[in-house]
Amino acid sequence: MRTSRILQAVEAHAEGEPGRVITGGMPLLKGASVFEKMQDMAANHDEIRLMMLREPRGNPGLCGNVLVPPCHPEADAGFIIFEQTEYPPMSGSNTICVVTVLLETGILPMIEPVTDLTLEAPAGLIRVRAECRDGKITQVSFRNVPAFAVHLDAKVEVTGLGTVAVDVAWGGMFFVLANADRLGVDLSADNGKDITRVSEAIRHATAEQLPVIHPENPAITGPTITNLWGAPIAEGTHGRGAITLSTGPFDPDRPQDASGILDRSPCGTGTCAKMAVLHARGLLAPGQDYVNAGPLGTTFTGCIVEETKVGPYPAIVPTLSGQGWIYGLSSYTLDPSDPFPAGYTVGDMW
Ligand SMILES: O=C(O)[C@H]1NCC[C@@H]1O
Repeated sequence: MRTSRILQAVEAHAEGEPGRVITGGMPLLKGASVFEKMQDMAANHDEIRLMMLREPRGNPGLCGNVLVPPCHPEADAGFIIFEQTEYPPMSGSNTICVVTVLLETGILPMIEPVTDLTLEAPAGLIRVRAECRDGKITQVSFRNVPAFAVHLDAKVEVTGLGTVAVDVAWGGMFFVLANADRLGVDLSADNGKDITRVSEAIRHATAEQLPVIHPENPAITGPTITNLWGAPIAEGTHGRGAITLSTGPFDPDRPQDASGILDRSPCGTGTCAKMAVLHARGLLAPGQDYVNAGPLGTTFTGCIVEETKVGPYPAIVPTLSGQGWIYGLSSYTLDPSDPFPAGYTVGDMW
């Protein structure tokens, strides 16, 4: 067999959202922090992201992670997150996948009943507590980076929808959030195509009309992802969300062709952004659990553990809990004569 690259990966999902974790075969990434290593991967090795996420090795719903040596002295491991159109500084489902892989495959020691560890994500240090029994993690909880709302009830003009009221908030990624009921969008998973089309139009309009920059890191801009939220329907939950990740560029002249994909989980950073918005409106207090359901009915539980400030914005420090499962061990190769070293996309499913 001829191959110019061999990447080892552990396939995992968190509450339904897949997060492939690359455990071996990566080139050395340079940088004095995991954020800088992420920038090095984006600038010099982006073909690995494309090769992993696109066909024939990937699919529109897939996210990925690379394990890297941490730079911060307090961190046990570092990880870079990569998605279809961006390298998010932080991600809830991907953090849970990474922790599950690190402990359940023995890369880091699992201590039962509780393993505490610290990860260095591009967004900063993430303190993690994993509840473990008989070699299996039964719950991952982590303290996220501070979340904050930048715009509440701002108006954007969206092609085909008219004036839409949106919130823009950071939960580890920059989200535009909108009330699905007010838009007349049914949040059930069967309506996924409509949800992603509407979400992509709102995201594109908001990024143009209300661009945001993280006050502590001007390299982080947005919004890049959409959270259409609705009232809870399942007992024991406090809200539900359908989060749309972009899978390609948005053409404002052809909004009907918008390509996006639903997060299969309730989205960890999206849950934290929603909690920041609720807190800013006086609707969620520290110590109160916020159980958020996603399109498969699975949940993430958030809780505000601290109030703080980020730049000029009042902010919250949220914890987030959920569970992950490993479903495969893979090796990916690249024949040097393969005409698609960075994979491909085809308009029927992308
Ligand atoms: O849980 C999250 O935060 C994420 N899931 C996929 C998109 C986001 O990174």
